[in-house]
Amino acid sequence: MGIELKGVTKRFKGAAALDRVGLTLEDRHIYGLLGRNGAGKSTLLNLIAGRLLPTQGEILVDGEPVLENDRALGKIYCMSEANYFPEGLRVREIFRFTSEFYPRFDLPYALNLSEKFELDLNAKNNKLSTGFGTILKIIAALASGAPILLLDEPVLGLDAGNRELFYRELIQNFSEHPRLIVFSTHLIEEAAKLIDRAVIIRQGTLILNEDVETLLEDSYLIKGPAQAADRYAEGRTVISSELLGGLKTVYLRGRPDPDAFGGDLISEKIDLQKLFIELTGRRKENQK
Ligand SMILES: Nc1ncnc2c1ncn2[C@@H]1O[C@H](COP(=O)(O)OP(=O)(O)OP(=O)(O)O)[C@@H](O)[C@H]1O
Repeated sequence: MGIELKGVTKRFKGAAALDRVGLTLEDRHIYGLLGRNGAGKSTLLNLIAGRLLPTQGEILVDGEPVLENDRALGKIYCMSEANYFPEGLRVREIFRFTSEFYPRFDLPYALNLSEKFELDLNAKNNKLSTGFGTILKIIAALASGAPILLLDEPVLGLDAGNRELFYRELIQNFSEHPRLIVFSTHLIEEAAKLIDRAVIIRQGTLILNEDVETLLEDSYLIKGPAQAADRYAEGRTVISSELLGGLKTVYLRGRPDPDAFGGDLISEKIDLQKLFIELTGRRKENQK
């Protein structure tokens, strides 16, 4: 059960926004879809949701092709920055509108969330502030009852308090109704607390799809004199490195081997945000 992308390429006027992506997303996991600006995250989510056609490749939902397949598409709720609600409808009317497409829409839950986020049920959706516009979309997604939630930058424009509330509600929702949730975000430190899998895209190419805990256990840095660091790094899986003065930092996959430190090196763990930066490219002038 889940989503499968097979050799998916999407070109816009010749330029590949996604290039031969093969990816499996399994049910009952929360995926963080990470990538720098323009990496292809929204394109990926829109392809899965059937809003874009792949130039090449195939997308399956629970084993069925998603294209023009109402049954497969009906399993997916995709929240994106673009507003797909009819203009001028009030919040409570949006909930009714959503329930027409998602028969398992949970209205009492949507009303309860609206109260928690202090969203005015009588406000017209096109008159909402950026943050409340996002809140409306989040609530419609969480209450949709869809077994697959695709959330494209769901915290865009939310203040810190509302982001915390959203993360809490998302975890609560997931623990009561485990499903497949994929959300893209640039706030990696915050996302690290709730995602269990990380998918990283770099310039249209999938570079990683891993369990976050394993990924962090299996990555580290070593720091020390350049020569000692280079000697240690030889033959190991290096993600990246940087040189500052005579001090070299090398980011690696695997487990540290203190026996090989030679007294000159120290090792440290890496957090998800740092790892993301090293995997997706730092400024060129600092690379060595
Ligand atoms: N409709 C479109 N027409 C032409 N090019 C597009 C279109 N949509 C996306 N692109 C291009 O595809 C690439 C990937 O864009 P996409 O929006 O998927 O990236 P993203 O990872 O979501 O970026 P961000 O984090 O900045 O939102 C970019 O180069 C973008 O300019």
